[in-house]
Amino acid sequence: MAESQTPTDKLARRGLMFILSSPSGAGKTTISRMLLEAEDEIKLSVSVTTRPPRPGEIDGVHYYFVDDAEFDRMVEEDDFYEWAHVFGHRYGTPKGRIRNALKDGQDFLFDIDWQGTQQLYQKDQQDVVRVFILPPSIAELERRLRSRGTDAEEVIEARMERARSEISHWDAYDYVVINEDAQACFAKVREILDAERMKRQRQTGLIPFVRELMS
Ligand SMILES: Nc1nc2c(ncn2[C@@H]2O[C@H](COP(=O)(O)OP(=O)(O)O)[C@@H](O)[C@H]2O)c(=O)[nH]1
Ligand SMILES: Nc1ncnc2c1ncn2[C@@H]1O[C@H](COP(=O)(O)OP(=O)(O)O)[C@@H](O)[C@H]1O
Repeated sequence: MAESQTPTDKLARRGLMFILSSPSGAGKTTISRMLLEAEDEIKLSVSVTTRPPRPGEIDGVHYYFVDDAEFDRMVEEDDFYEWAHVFGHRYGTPKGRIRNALKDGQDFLFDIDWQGTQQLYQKDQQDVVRVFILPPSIAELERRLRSRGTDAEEVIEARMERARSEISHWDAYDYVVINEDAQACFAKVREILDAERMKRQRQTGLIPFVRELMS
């Protein structure tokens, strides 16, 4: 290859909106963190929430924590791509600079529920990849929620109550992965990301590259 040509592993491509959803406690935060640690080329879309921080959660890193008045103001000013009520609090995806960054090939990871997934998909089908994580069993889901130790008993009960209705949305996703062993689940999620990055429609750099091959 001539030196002036772009290396083939650096061909331009559109970024993707990689959504991980699951019933609470199935492990999407765990898998998201593993993915963000392993992959330099994907950024977390940090959501805005009215829920109080859990121990160890940092404002601006895990969520932007705001009060109801601030959330109202952001809704009025059309600052959200989407937002939804979950467990008595509100959660939203701020618009930020996602659209322009996608064009530059930046991938974004979204840890959002099925309502947000639906809204993002309606707005931007070509860039969205939807992955749903299931627990290996309901008993294991409950064990994980308890072992996390972050929620009061009534919150755990509410999350278990809601788990079945969240699971019922599994068929609105492109991929479904069962999180039995976290490492194995992470490896599968990473394979999905790798394959989606290679989709022809996303590889905008292929057009000049193939033209050159055929000339
Ligand atoms: N629609 C929407 N859902 C969100 C957003 N951020 C977080 N969520 C969802 O809100 C739910 C509750 O999140 P959280 O309080 O962190 O508890 P978790 O279920 O243990 O992750 C999860 O299903 C998240 O995926 C957002 O910006 N939009
Ligand atoms: N494959 C797994 N095996 C055992 N425990 C897990 C696994 N994945 C996640 N956990 C644990 O289960 C709890 C809930 O996981 P978390 O990632 O917070 O779920 P979510 O974000 O879906 O609510 C955490 O304590 C986490 O360490």
